[in-house]
Amino acid sequence: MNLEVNPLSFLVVIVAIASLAFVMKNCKSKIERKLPPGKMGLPWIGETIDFYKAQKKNRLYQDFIQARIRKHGLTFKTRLMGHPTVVVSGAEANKFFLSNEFKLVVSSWPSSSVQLMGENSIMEKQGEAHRCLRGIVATSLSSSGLENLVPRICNTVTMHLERYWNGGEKTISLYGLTKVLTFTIVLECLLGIEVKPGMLEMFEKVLEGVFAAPFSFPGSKFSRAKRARKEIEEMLVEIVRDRRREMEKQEQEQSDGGGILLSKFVAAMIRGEITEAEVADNIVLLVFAAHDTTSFAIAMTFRMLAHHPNCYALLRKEHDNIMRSKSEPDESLTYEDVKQMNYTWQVARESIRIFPPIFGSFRKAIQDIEFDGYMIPKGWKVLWTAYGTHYDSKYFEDPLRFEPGRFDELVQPFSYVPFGGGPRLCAGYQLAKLNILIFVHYVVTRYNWTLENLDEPITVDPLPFPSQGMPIRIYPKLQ
Ligand code: HEM
Repeated sequence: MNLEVNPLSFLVVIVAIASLAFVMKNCKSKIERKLPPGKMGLPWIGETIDFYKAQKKNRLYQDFIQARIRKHGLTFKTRLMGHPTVVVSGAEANKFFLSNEFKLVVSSWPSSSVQLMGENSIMEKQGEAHRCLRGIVATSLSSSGLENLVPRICNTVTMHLERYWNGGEKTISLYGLTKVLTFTIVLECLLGIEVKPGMLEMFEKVLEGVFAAPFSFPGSKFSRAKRARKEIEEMLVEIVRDRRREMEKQEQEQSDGGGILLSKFVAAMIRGEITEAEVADNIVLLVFAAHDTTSFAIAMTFRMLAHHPNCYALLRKEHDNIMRSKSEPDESLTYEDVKQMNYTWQVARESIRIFPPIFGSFRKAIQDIEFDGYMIPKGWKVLWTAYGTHYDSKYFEDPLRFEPGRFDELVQPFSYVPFGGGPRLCAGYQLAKLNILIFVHYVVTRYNWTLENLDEPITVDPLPFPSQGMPIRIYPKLQ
């Protein structure tokens, strides 16, 4: 074998390799130069431990995000749960990432959430399929839909109070009972599905696993949640098939089913627009989306009212006036009455600003994105947060002060984002509003109350909740 090497070819190869290495190094450093500042931490784990530690103390914004904003600016990189992630803050960032859903980013939920909510749920859908499902939900929450919902919600709230709140002076768990109420409102008032004993517990088991590690070993939170999800699915499929049979018998598929969302889903299924699996997954998703969020919003509204007696006096005036306009004390509220509750809605909005039920959420870049002078590579996650604007004095003067009147003025678009924004803006925003306002009305007109612990700590796991269930002492008023 001839091993002799031509010196010229050798030189050419060396020069080619050196040039290639130079170009690659240059390219890499160019990309790295443009990445946002920040620390990626340990391989895979990154800064996840710090993230969870701060979350557990309900100080995720202060200890994790704000601390890094001070070091690196409003846009910084980190690594969370194995994913390179860019955390963004401010109204401009919210607008950019929330409005560019489907174009530059898509929402990105943990694998456990996707498995438990189902891959057919609205949160996993994009484009036309997403628009179709949102359209169905929106028809139940249109202005005529809301008009139909008000008497149904009033009836559910008064029955709930008679069952759990009546019986003289006593202490009850405001948060615990509100969860029972919001569950009943979503299932019975919105969807038209009767709540049967054991259903709430079954759904709660699923919700407990939504953010758990997706490990299916016996006894794990996730495997318990998956078992409960299977039971719920079987129950829902039966309910959906029964409703289909009824509607086909009565040839109701063209009607709106009295505004009941389940009938609208089934009508769309009969028309071939959605499948049975899509109906079941979206019922589970709606319960998940509505349950802890609305209950926490109500709990925080009462907490802020307890802390601010002047605001409470103003709010009660609003409800006393509505009561006075009724000829019978038990007369149900109308949608027009609810529209009069402007100050109450300001109080609720301000409570949700300070205590957002959803911290923020993750998106995934579907292409390389230029933002704020940096490059976010395709495949990276982006975390936007409600706190990033709610706690910034640029958008809300003296942001930690409770000031419902600040909503007399219009707020800058994408600065008040407890319900998100863009194509994935909360689909149940109007239902949450009705639920909160109607519940507050009946409580403040029928009971005097005091909170047992004004400063009850908030636990986050990973959604926030009052750690002791918010014990409230109630004193029924003489009617
Ligand atoms: C105070 C109560 C509530 C809060 C704070 C809240 C908050 C949010 C937020 C922040 C999002 C957007 C998530 C993202 O961009 O990734 C969202 C989406 C959603 N919410 Fe709500 N929500 C509340 C109540 C409800 C209720 C009562 C329902 C329905 C019955 C509901 C149904 C939904 C649905 C279906 C979506 C997904 C929308 C989509 O992907 O197109 N929410 N919610």
